[in-house]
Amino acid sequence: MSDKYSHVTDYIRPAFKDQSKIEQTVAKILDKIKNHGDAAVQAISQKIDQQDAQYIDLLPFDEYPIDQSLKDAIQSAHRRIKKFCQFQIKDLKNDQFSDEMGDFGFVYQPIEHIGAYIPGGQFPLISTALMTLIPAQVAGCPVRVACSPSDHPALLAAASLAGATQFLHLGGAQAIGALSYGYDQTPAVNLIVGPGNAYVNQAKAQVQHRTQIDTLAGPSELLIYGNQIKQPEWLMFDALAQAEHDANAVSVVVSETPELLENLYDLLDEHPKGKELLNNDNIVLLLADDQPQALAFINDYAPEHLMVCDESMKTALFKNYGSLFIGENSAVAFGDYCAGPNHTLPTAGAAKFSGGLSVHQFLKVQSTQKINNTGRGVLANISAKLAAAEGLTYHEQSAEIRKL
Ligand SMILES: NC(=O)c1ccc[n+]([C@@H]2O[C@H](COP(=O)([O-])OP(=O)(O)OC[C@H]3O[C@@H](n4cnc5c(N)ncnc54)[C@H](O)[C@@H]3O)[C@@H](O)[C@H]2O)c1
Ligand SMILES: [Zn+2]
Repeated sequence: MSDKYSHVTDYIRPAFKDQSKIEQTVAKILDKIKNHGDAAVQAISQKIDQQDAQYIDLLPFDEYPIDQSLKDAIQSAHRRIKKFCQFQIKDLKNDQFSDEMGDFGFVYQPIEHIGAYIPGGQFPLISTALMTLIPAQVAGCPVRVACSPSDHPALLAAASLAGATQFLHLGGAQAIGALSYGYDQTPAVNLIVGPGNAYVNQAKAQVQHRTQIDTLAGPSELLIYGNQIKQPEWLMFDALAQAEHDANAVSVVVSETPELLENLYDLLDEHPKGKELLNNDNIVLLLADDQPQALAFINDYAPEHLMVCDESMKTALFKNYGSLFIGENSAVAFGDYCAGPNHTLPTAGAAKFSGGLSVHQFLKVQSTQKINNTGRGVLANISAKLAAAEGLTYHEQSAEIRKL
């Protein structure tokens, strides 16, 4: 085996290393907020980020003092993300059927209070303001609280354009705690969405018993699968791009072609950042013996972003990924900003049970029933029998009393 790559069977994803220190730190932060409320939020924000937790009044988008070309880019991204959101729910409609027992249906109802976390510790993620707030607005959620440790004017402008109804300048696990327990003028929200670093992600995991979350969207991941690559340099930058998000971010390349891995290694090794990321295992090159072994590894790894550059591989065979990028044109960076589909995606294997953020997550599906006189008679007989068998006396009587 070359020292330029490892074998898929030897690789362990770093997120599965011990997280207990972060878990404890976050548990303490959330506990303080639960017990001491707003004062704790302020004290923790001061201690960790040396900043006051405070509301920022959003201006109309056009009034932000940012470059016109950046404004245009934000607006173009906004249009594409909104178009995809509207497409996602174009066939969703409330519906009901009637039979001899009555009318039965379901309705989609937007969640009333939502919180959108917009990362800003290392980089102000302007794009995340769009990705989290646009679907909430398209879903029709009336209260949309944006929360970020960044007050970068372009991030504020994006939050304004995407329809935040309130902006709280606050980051980290304490922001998730403030959204979940409520803070000052912000009532406890019912749903928290948005990505974040290991602390933010852990806080979302820990408030799940009281607040719905979108998905565990932690430090970024990319898995590139390919064998006959036309533009290795493009892929090198894709690997660099996702690995630059965070010290815990990982880009993995899987191939059955040793020459391709060696070629990519050499390209990365000549690049100063590439060399550093290779040395720190933020970029990892992995060899598989054959296609079935590569596929088994990828499905088990369940990457956040999966980029497939191999036309001989049927994409339907991939079962677990947050978002799929097909072919070398499909840069993950396009998905990060403006292709349209959401960039808030499951990491650390959460793609096994969850997709990325979508408009659907801002909606509840509620059911309705209106029983007619015939239904009353028939359903009373069935219900009374079942209630009697369960020993639930008043359920039985509630049914019995309605018998015809
Ligand atoms: N999965 C996805 O969909 C997705 C999308 C975009 C970004 N991301 C990830 O979002 C993350 C953004 O991270 P970030 O750090 O730039 O911003 P962030 O806003 O997520 O986190 C910054 C906050 O972390 C807290 N923090 C930092 N160090 C701490 C410590 N030692 N103890 C307690 N709290 C601490 C601070 O309060 C700070 O405000 C990256 O990991 C990136 O990969 C994920
Ligand atoms: Zn990215």
